[in-house]
Amino acid sequence: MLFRRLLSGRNNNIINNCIKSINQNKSSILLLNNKSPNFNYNFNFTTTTTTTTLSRFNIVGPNLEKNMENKEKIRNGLEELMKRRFFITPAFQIYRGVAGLYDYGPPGCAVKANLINYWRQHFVLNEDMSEVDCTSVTPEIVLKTSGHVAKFSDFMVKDEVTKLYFRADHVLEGHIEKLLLDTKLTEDKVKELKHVLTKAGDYNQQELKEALVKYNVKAPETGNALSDPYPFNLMFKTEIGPSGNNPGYLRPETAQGIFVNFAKLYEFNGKKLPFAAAQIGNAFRNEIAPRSGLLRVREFTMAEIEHFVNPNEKTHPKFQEVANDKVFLLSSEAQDTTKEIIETTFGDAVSKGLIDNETLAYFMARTQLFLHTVGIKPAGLRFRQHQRNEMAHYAKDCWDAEILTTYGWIECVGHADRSCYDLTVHANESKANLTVYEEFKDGPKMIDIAVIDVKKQLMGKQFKQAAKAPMEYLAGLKDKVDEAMQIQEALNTTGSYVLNIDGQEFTLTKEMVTITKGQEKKSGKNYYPHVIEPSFGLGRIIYALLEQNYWTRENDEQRGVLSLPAIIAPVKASILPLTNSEKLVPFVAKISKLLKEAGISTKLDDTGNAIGRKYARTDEIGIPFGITIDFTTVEDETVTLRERDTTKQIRIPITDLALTLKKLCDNTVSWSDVSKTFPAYESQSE
Ligand SMILES: Nc1ncnc2c1ncn2[C@@H]1O[C@H](COP(=O)(O)OP(=O)(O)OP(=O)(O)O)[C@@H](O)[C@H]1O
Repeated sequence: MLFRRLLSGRNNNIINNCIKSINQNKSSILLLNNKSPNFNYNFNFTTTTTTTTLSRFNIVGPNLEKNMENKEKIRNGLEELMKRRFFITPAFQIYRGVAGLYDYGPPGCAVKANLINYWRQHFVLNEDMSEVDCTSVTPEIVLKTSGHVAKFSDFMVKDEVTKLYFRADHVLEGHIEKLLLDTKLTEDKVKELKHVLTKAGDYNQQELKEALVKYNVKAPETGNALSDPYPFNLMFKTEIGPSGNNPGYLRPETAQGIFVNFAKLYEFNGKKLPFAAAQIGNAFRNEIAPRSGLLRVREFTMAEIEHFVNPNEKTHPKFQEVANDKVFLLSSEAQDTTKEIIETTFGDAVSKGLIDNETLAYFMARTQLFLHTVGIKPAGLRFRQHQRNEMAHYAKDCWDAEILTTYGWIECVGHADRSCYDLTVHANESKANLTVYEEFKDGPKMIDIAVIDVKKQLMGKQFKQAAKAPMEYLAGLKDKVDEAMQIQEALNTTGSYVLNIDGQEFTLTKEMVTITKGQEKKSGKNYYPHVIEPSFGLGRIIYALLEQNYWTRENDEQRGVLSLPAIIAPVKASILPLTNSEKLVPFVAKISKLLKEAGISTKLDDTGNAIGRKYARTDEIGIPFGITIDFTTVEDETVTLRERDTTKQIRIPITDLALTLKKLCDNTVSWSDVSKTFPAYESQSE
């Protein structure tokens, strides 16, 4: 993909210069700038080859295309590294672990903390969001109202012999993928199977059942018969308190905590729209078949934003800042037809109606910038639009940020325009006022209202003590003119209307209630805001960015390198005394103190290992800079500073070290700038 981009006409000059430079056996750093700051590709071309065939260039650093050609090798290498260097480990491993539960070890934990810190800076701070921290234990009423109790399920099938459970759509997909390997299939059959493959995740229970029968799907590995698919709710249920009367769940997402606090957040934000609330915290999903390491687990950290807007004003004041940013989009229509990913700009996508509105597009652009900054390669990121049958009925438009990994394109961030669904259902259930009030811009107006004339005596006689509920309901229809007039229409035509309140039915007659249209002078109106929700799964992003930044050097295929950007790297600099000599010890303490004071995290390796081995060990956990203290340090108080990806070194005075590293880590200077300021150091140790 990257090479295809390089070879597209507009870059020919750059490529020719680069080829010339390589042929002259000089190193060259190529910076492709697609005008947008989001599309900077930095490639370091080394001098080891003079071939003019681009595909044979030796690129220093991770290479997405190469990784995709060596999926097994990359995945196994990285997963082995993650375990060996304690990025993550199966939780409770000494008790044989539990599928879908992982603990983060020190480097994994540091990467996660850096990701969260940067997320806060990029979203909460830069976009003036209000952060909240709500509980994980959630009473049943909240998740019943949101629809999770009834609908947050996947379809499951059971191996009838081993009694092992599988996700029905995954088993079907796996089977179809195998069928597709048959080279003798007709074109039509291939088309049909590919269609099933794209739709399986959205099939309802009946469609899944039919497909499993049609394609004669059996249990993976055993080949045993499978049960019919049936729904399995993914929430972990619990009891709150000892009474047994108060069921609750561990939250499956953090969003509900924001919705139930909406009125307070609205007040906190000066009763003005738009505003956004954010929350970072753990979510729990009892996945049927957790798999692929961090990609599908049962407990994971989410970072979610709920941006509340006026439904009629979904423009965004900062949209112009991102309108020219390029983006790869896979539209809903393309998924059904060409499957083509288009490269466009956010501005074009909104003006052509591909992305529903500016606010949704603005957040997609901010997500893209966030992901690029933390290390996701532009060519390995796309946005896929949900198809109509994939979206909740209330959602207006949804786009998933999908990241390319050796497991395929993985959804890592959902972006949904959820309309006013959540606030409306919680307001209806709790009776809390979750609307906003807005004054009319051009002064008071006459507004349509429903005038409801209720014969209380008749109601009381008919419904006895329960009469309060329908009376309150009808009184609440004053501003819901359409709904109120529909009731009157039914009363006019059939003489009665059945009101359903919390499952209890009340048959109203035309003698009990008369509704007419009236008008009232008002200086403003109440309405439910719409909400635009970017929802990040941090574990998936961490896995994807580790994988996209993992590579091995040609001279050491056994050891991996993690080329994490400094902002995400678990530690910023390693301190590496050349030997165990007593003479070097004071310098270790001095440098360590200096860097700590400057807020730069360090990792000391004072083992007796050879320096080359020490470098390899720090490369593996992604430390971007290595400081070597040697015997010249004792003489002139200079050290060598090594850059992880190129392995180039400079000689730098200790007094310049902290500031230089700080600037390198903040990205305010580049390694090539630093190399011009300080003399190169030739090391034989790599
Ligand atoms: N089981 C899981 N393990 C790890 N991350 C998850 C899991 N489920 C969801 N996520 C993350 O949370 C984000 C938002 O959750 P959302 O409810 O939109 O996911 P989803 O559509 O249910 O995901 P999927 O279809 O893959 O199950 C996802 O984009 C993903 O990054």
